Amino acid sequence: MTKIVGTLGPKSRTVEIISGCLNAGMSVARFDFSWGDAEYHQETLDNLKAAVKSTKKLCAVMLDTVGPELQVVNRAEHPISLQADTSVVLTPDQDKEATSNLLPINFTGLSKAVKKGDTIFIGQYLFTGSETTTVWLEVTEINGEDVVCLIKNSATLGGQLYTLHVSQIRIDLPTLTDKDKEVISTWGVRNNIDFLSLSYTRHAEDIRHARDFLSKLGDLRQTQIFAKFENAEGLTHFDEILQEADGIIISRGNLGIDVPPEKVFLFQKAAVYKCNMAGKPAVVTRVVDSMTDNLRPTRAEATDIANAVLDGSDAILLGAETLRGLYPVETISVVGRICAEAEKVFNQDLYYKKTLKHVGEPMSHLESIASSAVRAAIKVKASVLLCFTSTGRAARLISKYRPTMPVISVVIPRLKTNQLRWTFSGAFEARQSLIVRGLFPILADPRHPAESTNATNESVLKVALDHGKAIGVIKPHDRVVVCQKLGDASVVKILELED
Ligand SMILES: Nc1ncnc2c1ncn2[C@@H]1O[C@H](COP(=O)(O)OP(=O)(O)O)[C@@H](O)[C@H]1O
Ligand SMILES: C=C(OP(=O)(O)O)C(=O)O
Ligand SMILES: [K+]
Ligand SMILES: [Mg+2]
Repeated sequence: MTKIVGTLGPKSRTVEIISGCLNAGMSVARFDFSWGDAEYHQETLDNLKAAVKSTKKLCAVMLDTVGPELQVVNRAEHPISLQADTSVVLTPDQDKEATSNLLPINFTGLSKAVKKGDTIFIGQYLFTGSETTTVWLEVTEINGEDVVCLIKNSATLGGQLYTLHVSQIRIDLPTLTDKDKEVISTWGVRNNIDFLSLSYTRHAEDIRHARDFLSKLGDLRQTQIFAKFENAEGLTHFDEILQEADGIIISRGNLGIDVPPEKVFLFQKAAVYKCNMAGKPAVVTRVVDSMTDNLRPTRAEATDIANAVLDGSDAILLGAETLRGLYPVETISVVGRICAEAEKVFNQDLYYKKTLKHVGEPMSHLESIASSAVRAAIKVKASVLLCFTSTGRAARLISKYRPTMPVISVVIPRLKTNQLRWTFSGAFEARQSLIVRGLFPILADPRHPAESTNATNESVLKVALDHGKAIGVIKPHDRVVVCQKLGDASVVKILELED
């Protein structure tokens, strides 16, 4: 029921591998524009579409922005050896060639942003911290626009992209950069992206600005925005950001460098709790770095995933592991199995009571119905919950109460017009539930009108039950709890199936 977001890249872009990822449980594909051009990502996405068709597994698309990410520019792409206890200069002069004692970077403001004694971290791709391709530097001198550093460990920078992270400094660059805007308005529009992962979100204003930008791009006004927390600055504005965002990503790669390691767990737990109470999805990254090169996770990693699930996370995001790891499909399977074990022992009872108490009274009618549906489903030991929804709101509210059984969210399309053409809503809403814990969407036939008459409800219900049987979550004589509208009334009903 916990969702898996897989980052697609060099090791996960053939139709065959992507099909494997989908079958193993990936329900959201992430395209990270920190590296690779639009054409490269388009090829991968076209393969994803083919894989979705052949596996018949729905998959949402997430565009991850570059944002104010600092990068070392190594045009020649030859490996650079860095020797511990020697000096290296970081320069904004990108025309210079990268060498063992000079590293050009993509930002002119570094010398103003750092001071003597600051720590700088440089890593290849989505650094894991355990590679010999990762280096720690200490700032020793500011020289005009150049920053002189002492190399703390020997390393060889190989590969094509090194991210640079300076702990706890303010980078004076916009969260949504011009390059990001260009990518969103071309690649994003062309591919109807379901989620925008806003890298380095630092203020609520960042989300409002991104939302305003999307609102002018046709269908992308439906794109959900996930705030990506990657540094201390974002954490200090967590509550305001959560109010504006549709969901959050706890980006422990960067965050784990920016804040002291002993602080990360508590932030994670607090952030997941706040998301749960707000009914917004929380995604956790960087869970099985070691699986980038190995078939088995470490004990610590396996336990960490289980704890993330027990804490209430909606989804796990895999980066390097699926992007450039040797075992993308196996990694998804392993992570999925650990999540499933943790779900079995999730303390739903305690969680449910905590949530009710937090929401308080009077409760909105819909939330009262949703929470009652979950309670009824647990009491009668229903095998699935079935929820009719158009906007996805009702299904998300059911997931908020963390039912122990899957929720089939039956998305009923609505006919809409922009005064130029008629279209059906529903596709975005269905795919967007693929990041919410426990939700399994199906799109109802658009020939069924959205008005909930008895006859249409019954026929849609039959299709949904058949679907549940086909995917094996509903068996003969099971009980199913249904949440739907009958006329004006929202109802929860308990079905006792015959066959
Ligand atoms: N087209 C539909 N047919 C039957 N019931 C529906 C339909 N759309 C929503 N419902 C149900 O109506 C109730 C109110 O949901 P509402 O918040 O209006 O829907 P949505 O999830 O589309 O925002 C919920 O119980 C939901 O399951
Ligand atoms: C997922 C992360 O960010 P990215 O992969 O975009 O660097 C992270 O920092 O955990
Ligand atoms: K990124
Ligand atoms: Mg990051």
